[in-house]
Amino acid sequence: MDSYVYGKMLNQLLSIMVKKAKCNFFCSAYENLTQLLMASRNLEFFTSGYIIQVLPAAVVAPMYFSGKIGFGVINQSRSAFNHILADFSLVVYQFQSISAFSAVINRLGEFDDVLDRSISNSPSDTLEDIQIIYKYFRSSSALESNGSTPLEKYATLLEIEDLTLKTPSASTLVRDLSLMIKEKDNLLVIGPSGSGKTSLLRALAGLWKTGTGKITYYVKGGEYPEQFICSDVNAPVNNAPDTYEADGKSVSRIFFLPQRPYMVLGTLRQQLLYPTWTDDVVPMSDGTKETNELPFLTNLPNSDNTIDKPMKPTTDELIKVLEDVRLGYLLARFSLDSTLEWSSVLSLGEQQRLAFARLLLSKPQLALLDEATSALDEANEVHLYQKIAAANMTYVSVGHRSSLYDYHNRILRISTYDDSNIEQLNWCIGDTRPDSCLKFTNL
Ligand SMILES: Nc1ncnc2c1ncn2[C@@H]1O[C@H](COP(=O)(O)OP(=O)(O)OP(=O)(O)O)[C@@H](O)[C@H]1O
Repeated sequence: MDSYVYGKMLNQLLSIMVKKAKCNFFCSAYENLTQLLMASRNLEFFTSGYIIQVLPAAVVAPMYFSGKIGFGVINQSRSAFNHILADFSLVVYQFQSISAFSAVINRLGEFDDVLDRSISNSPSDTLEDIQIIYKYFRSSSALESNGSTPLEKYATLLEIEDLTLKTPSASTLVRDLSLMIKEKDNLLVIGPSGSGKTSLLRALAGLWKTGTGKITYYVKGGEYPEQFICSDVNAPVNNAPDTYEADGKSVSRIFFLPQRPYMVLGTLRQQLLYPTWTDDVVPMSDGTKETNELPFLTNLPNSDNTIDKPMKPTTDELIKVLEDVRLGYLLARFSLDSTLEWSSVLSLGEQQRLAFARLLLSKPQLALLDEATSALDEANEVHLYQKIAAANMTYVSVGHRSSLYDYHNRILRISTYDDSNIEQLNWCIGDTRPDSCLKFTNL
């Protein structure tokens, strides 16, 4: 058999395998084998190779001596047959790994189909996106005669203008929300389950785009003015003092804590440093150092952005922060460099406390806390809120417990949106007295 025919046959074999891998190759194994045999039927050398292989020498020899078949053909056919036999055997011997491969391809194919469908059918195509803008400011240093900062001097951190939140299927969750958050202005978002509290926080974190309106973050740059005025800063917006447009890269000063924190694969130290210092050198157990132990994390936005990162905490600071969130006892069981499956080893409450440790280390300007203490008892919850208040952080929380009122100075009450009453706003901002906004409809 010449190499052209053999190559063609292998091509056919491969294309059948790849084609079938997508639609569950091994469920139609019989069909594949039939196709392969059909493909090989026309190849006389394969057939003759088979004959030569199975026929005894006593039969082949007379064919040779009578001149019906050449010696080279006998050899070629025999070797071609052996090759093809080996290829078939490969399928048999590698059955397990090929079927695993087929299952993965199948799942990826289905995932791709779902993505294609959702891109082409999504009603959210017709929705505008929520706009997120970042501006740079320098905080005023003017103090009152008693040394305190007057309330009106607190800088604005966040401004929400006419925000209408919608689900991807275009149902309204919150309509025309406008509010402003200044430094030390801690807002508690409350409302019935499913009213859109988490979605609002996701929108603030830039994770939820469906809807309309504008969210403006004012990024403080007073401490590092010369670094802020770099490629991250485009141009002064207007003549308003100290206000500049900045792009999203400068904004790791806003920290989002979800209800279930993400536990990275790695050491306890890496858990604490995530996500602010993900590109760090990782000490190995043998004392050597290796970079990029978590290569997938180094691609996160901001991971290369050293402009607004606080200094990397020392080991002593990591130990102290663990004690601050009442996780010091972990160090009796593990070292900072123990690598474990942390999401299974730690309870959800411990994971939430660890997430607060990350928050305390990262020292953001604004923290968005989405039921971030839901798995904790009240005493621990109070303790953590005291810690972040003492760290001068401003925060927006979603939570259900009335004990949280004490650690916020305003509430945003959201009710379930009523489609039949589109004129009615479904939110109200009030102070933290329990009866605040209670006259609000639907609540
Ligand atoms: N990705 C999504 N696609 C479609 N609908 C969604 C999506 N995420 C949330 N929703 C819907 O949006 C609504 C608001 O959800 P959200 O999680 O914001 O509510 P919530 O007020 O935080 O509720 P809870 O207090 O129970 O946590 C719910 O009806 C939910 O089913």
